[in-house]
Amino acid sequence: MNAPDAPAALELHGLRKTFGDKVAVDDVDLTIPRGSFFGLVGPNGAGKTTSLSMAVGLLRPDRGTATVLGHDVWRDPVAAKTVLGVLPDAESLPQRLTGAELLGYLGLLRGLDPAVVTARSAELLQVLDMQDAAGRLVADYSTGMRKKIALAVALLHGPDVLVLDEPFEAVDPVSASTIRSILHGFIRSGGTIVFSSHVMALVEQLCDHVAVLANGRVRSAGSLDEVRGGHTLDEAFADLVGTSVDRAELSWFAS
Ligand SMILES: Nc1ncnc2c1ncn2[C@@H]1O[C@H](COP(=O)(O)OP(=O)(O)OP(=O)(O)O)[C@@H](O)[C@H]1O
Repeated sequence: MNAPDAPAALELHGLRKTFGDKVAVDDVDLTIPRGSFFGLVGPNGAGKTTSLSMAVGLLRPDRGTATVLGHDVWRDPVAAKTVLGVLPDAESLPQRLTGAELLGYLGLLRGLDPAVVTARSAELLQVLDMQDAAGRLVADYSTGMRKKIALAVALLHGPDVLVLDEPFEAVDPVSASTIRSILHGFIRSGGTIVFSSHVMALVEQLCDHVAVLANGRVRSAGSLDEVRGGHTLDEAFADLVGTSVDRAELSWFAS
């Protein structure tokens, strides 16, 4: 699929991050091939968000490197960020702008032609079924609406690589289906997607590559079939992470 010497879509090498005594990400190496739909899974606190934040240049690692299509995100941030589309944390979006204003402002900040910004914003708002909310303040959006406008922000400049931390969290089933279609279209057009999720069925349905992270380390990574090893992703996940999923009981329920 990829030319042998073409850089990977995303290459993480020896990434490490500590917060005080806590090692959040511990020597993470990951190669995300071009054109892949890559799922990142792991228990709560595994280090997914921290890894993805370092991968896109939002959080400086203690050590290690991250390159996007061959551009180092710290040494060559403008080139890296031009080809990257990142789902912003919905809470960090400017709250006192309307959805339409937000897209207009960020599009111009990206250096896009105003006519292109207008056309793309209108199309994104329409496809994401947000036309009625376009004139309302982001502060008044529901959690799912913020997630959708954040996705529009990630897509607006036409990136080559999308990095999405839990893009389906809090969105309704119809919107989730719309987002799946948009992401499939992005892959068909030659783009690469890496996204984190806790929903194994979704990852199995969408992804061709997966990595399982636990305690800040990569437990397994490769094609979906390699990681599953003949089981469901749920089973492989429980095996790799070493947790029992069906034994949680509260003592006072029995009395
Ligand atoms: N800013 C921070 N300060 C202190 N500790 C942090 C900070 N950010 C993350 N951590 C810790 O680092 C570890 C990894 O957190 P991270 O958010 O990357 O996990 P995650 O896999 O995304 O979890 P979840 O699935 O619950 O979203 C956790 O133990 C978390 O408490």
